[in-house]
Amino acid sequence: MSGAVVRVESGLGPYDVTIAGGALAALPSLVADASRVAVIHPAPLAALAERVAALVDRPATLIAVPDAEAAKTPQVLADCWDALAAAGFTRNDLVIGVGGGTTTDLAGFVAASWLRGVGYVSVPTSVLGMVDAAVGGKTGINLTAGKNLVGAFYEPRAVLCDLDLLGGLAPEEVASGLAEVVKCGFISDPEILRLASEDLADSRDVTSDRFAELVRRAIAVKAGVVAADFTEATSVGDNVGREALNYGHTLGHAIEKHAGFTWRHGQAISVGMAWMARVSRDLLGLDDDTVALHDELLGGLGLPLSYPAPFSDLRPIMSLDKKARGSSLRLVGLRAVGSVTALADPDEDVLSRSYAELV
Ligand SMILES: NC(=O)c1ccc[n+]([C@@H]2O[C@H](COP(=O)([O-])OP(=O)(O)OC[C@H]3O[C@@H](n4cnc5c(N)ncnc54)[C@H](O)[C@@H]3O)[C@@H](O)[C@H]2O)c1
Ligand SMILES: O=C(O)C(=O)C[C@@H](O)[C@H](O)[C@H](O)COP(=O)(O)O
Ligand SMILES: [Zn+2]
Repeated sequence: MSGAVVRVESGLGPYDVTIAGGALAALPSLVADASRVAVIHPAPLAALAERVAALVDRPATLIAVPDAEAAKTPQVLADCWDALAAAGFTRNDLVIGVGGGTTTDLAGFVAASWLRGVGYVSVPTSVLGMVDAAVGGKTGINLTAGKNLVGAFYEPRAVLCDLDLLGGLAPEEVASGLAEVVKCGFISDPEILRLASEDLADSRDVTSDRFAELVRRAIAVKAGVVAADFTEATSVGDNVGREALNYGHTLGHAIEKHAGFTWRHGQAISVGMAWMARVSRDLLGLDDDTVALHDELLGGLGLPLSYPAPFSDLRPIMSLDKKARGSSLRLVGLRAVGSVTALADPDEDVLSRSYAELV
């Protein structure tokens, strides 16, 4: 198994994110101290969950949850707790989350909340899960009122990104994950933007070296940001801290809620980034070339640049964003590639005009 390891130095203690074909083989050594495990997985990945259970060679409770955003609900969370209770899960047992970002968000929160915290290993199986959701310790669920409104900062003891698992992933899911990779490029790592621009098709090929390098670089960006501000505590005034990772998400999350959680996360934040680029141009002096690069990269990767609803439908939803303070909206804006700042109480005309520009 050749590949890369990114160490995350934050929160509860350092842990490694392994990125390699065959990374799953490391799982038994990571659960060696657990009496038993629970494998939380979406129904379509039942065969993989059984493979994981066989690999760990100890009593395993398989917990199948609904696919995609339908997993991130209070009811499914309670169902998982019931399954752990029925299995008599104790403090030396361990939860393994196997699936896309929705599953790892849920499974991480199950691990964080059961007995106030049991061991957790994350096995993300989507591009988005690998480059973002499984790394950095944000876990949680949605409410009808909005995205990720309940959750905890809780870290895994390890993250295994087995690139061999991505072979059956739909192309739209690959593109969705790449939206977060492109985000990392704009907020921190211009080399990501160069690599992706150089060959968009190769960037979407999950077997290519370029793809593996994009994944590694995005994880490294995330690891660096969360090491400096694990709980988003330094996000005050213009200082964004961890909120940098939320670039494009204020509008993106509003779109997800407006669409009844039927839009993919990466698609929604793609529109959110295209919009924020324009807002940043008008309010922070972001140059036209960087705005155009948003459209070229995101559009070129097959991601949407607009959403079919008026801004007036989305604006009230945006006020529920976690970055808001009281009645003030706070956006994450870009002065230039790698230079991120908070935008408090932005000019409302600019927000709606920028949205109207999206086609
Ligand atoms: N915690 C965080 O920091 C963080 C970061 C980014 C996104 N997120 C959350 O992650 C979620 C999105 O994650 P996602 O895009 O992975 O969505 P997802 O979990 O819904 O997975 C997308 C689809 O791909 C399928 N799938 C997953 N792995 C597969 C595989 N190996 N082969 C075939 N099909 C596979 C899933 O079953 C699902 O249908 C959102 O809820 C978002 O809010 C969290
Ligand atoms: O890890 C973070 O911090 C992020 O903001 C990463 C985002 O890509 C991710 O979508 C996250 O779930 C958003 O968190 P939220 O706090 O805005 O709900
Ligand atoms: Zn995101």
